[in-house]
Amino acid sequence: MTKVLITDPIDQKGIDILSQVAQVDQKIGISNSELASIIHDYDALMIRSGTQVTGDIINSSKKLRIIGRAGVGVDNVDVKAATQKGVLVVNSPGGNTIAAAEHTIAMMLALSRNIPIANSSTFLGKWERKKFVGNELFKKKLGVVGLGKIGTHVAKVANALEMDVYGYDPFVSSERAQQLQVRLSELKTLFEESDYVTLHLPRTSETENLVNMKVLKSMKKNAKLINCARGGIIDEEALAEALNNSLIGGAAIDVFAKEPLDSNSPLLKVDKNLILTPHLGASTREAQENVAVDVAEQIRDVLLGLSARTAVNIPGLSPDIMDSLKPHLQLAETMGLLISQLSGGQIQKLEVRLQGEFVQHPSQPLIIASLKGLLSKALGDRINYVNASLEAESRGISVVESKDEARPEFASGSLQLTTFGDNGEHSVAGSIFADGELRIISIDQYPVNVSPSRFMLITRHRDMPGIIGKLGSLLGDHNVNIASMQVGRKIVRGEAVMVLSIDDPIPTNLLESILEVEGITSSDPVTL
Ligand SMILES: NC(=O)C1=CN([C@@H]2O[C@H](COP(=O)(O)OP(=O)(O)OC[C@H]3O[C@@H](n4cnc5c(N)ncnc54)[C@H](O)[C@@H]3O)[C@@H](O)[C@H]2O)C=CC1
Ligand SMILES: O=C(O)CCC(=O)C(=O)O
Repeated sequence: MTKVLITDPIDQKGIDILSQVAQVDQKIGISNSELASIIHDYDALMIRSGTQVTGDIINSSKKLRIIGRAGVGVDNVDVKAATQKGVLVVNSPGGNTIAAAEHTIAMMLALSRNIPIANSSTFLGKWERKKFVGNELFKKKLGVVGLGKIGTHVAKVANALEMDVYGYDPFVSSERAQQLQVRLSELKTLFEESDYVTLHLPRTSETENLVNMKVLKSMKKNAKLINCARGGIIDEEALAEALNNSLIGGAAIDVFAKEPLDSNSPLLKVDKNLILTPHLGASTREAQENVAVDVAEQIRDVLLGLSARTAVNIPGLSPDIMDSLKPHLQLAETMGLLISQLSGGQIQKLEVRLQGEFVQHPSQPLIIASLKGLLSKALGDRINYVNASLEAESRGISVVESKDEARPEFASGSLQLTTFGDNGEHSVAGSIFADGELRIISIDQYPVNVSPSRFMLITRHRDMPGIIGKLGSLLGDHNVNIASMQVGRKIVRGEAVMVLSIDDPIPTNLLESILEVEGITSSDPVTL
């Protein structure tokens, strides 16, 4: 029975989708050690930001295929460990954009008009109208750090509020900024000159403590800082100090370096102009339904053997590409598997050459499929599209890609894999014929034309009379049935390659006898 584990609160619509294909267990708030002790039983794990999916948890899994993060940030998942283990990680990149952007705007307005503190005061029976005079957003300078999906929507709403919107994002072009009506600015200037600064970037080693004491000191005395992105981007000690000493005008923070917020946090000791919310950016009914459905559909699809829409750890393999490249991926994987058996020994380099029509396709998926095939004899079902590149890299296999648009020998073009390793250089080329059939069109540069079959035997020999007959009799004596035979040679009576498709695997003692036949120099059984 396929089993899915949910460890954070997920909208019922997502649970209903998963229940169609699996047994769904909900263990909300489970500890890390408990999770590590039960994860071996599950095919899929669905979380929000409350669960830390550590390397230990991932490595304790036995049949886990997918981790679904119902939200954007995957910083609570050890994606590298998941990739190494071949576990797919998916998220919902757009499901909570509006919710997070609206929470940011709400924070800006609440901060500007003292709403939380005025509310508490009024409930205490006070009527402090003078004390809570605020300021307008109209015509104020807003600095948006990170112009992705959320930053962009914040900019759009801020423009509607007639704020002057500035932005910093190293990956956004000036044309795009112009479309968004955002003036690009240097980060330093943005902090120095903005009345409001809002953060909408991921937490990475580069962005950690991006907002530190030096930056806070550079801001205007009445500037306000909003963080609805990720904890750890702001140095919380420094922020508390800056607020306590009125170095800035206020802050509104939704996300923290450690969540739930530690009771010792210096932020809890700040008594002015600070609004804290418990990571509520995505907490709207609409967003929770969006992300739950988005991620549950992807988990369901992957459990049914289909591909995921937004996988975090298989770049370049969207479902559209997977569908349109199906035969090409199958060819690349088959050729990778074939060449690994032809090469034997350690491989140091794989060259992937696309020719003719193949050049039109993205090469990355074909490389991943070739690597999957290449490593699958060694790693069995531990290798998949998720971890193929990483496994190759960790084995010291470098990949070189080349493209050749010249008129191909075969109308549909070809893919050629060449390995360089302990046993020298080997190559296999393949193509896809009009009927969609996969063909191997050369082996070690000898032209052949064979359909890959489950069992094959590839021999190298001197082209001379009698060899084919002797090999045929030897196989017959061992009850190995030959389905087809092809000889590829470059010159008459020179070196040649023989490719046999056989119905049964070759017994080991038969291989030794084959190598005793005069003229045969190598004999490689292949199982595809
Ligand atoms: N508080 C909450 O509940 C929620 C928080 N988030 C968080 O909000 C953040 C933004 O989310 P999205 O807009 O959906 O992501 P996104 O991926 O669409 O945008 C992130 C942007 O940050 C930019 N960026 C990366 N490094 C940068 C740097 N050093 N300086 C400036 N910009 C940089 C990227 O180029 C990108 O444009 C993420 O950290 C996400 O986890 C998202 C949803 C809800
Ligand atoms: O799951 C949540 O509520 C948090 C959402 C979030 O932080 C994200 O999507 O990155």
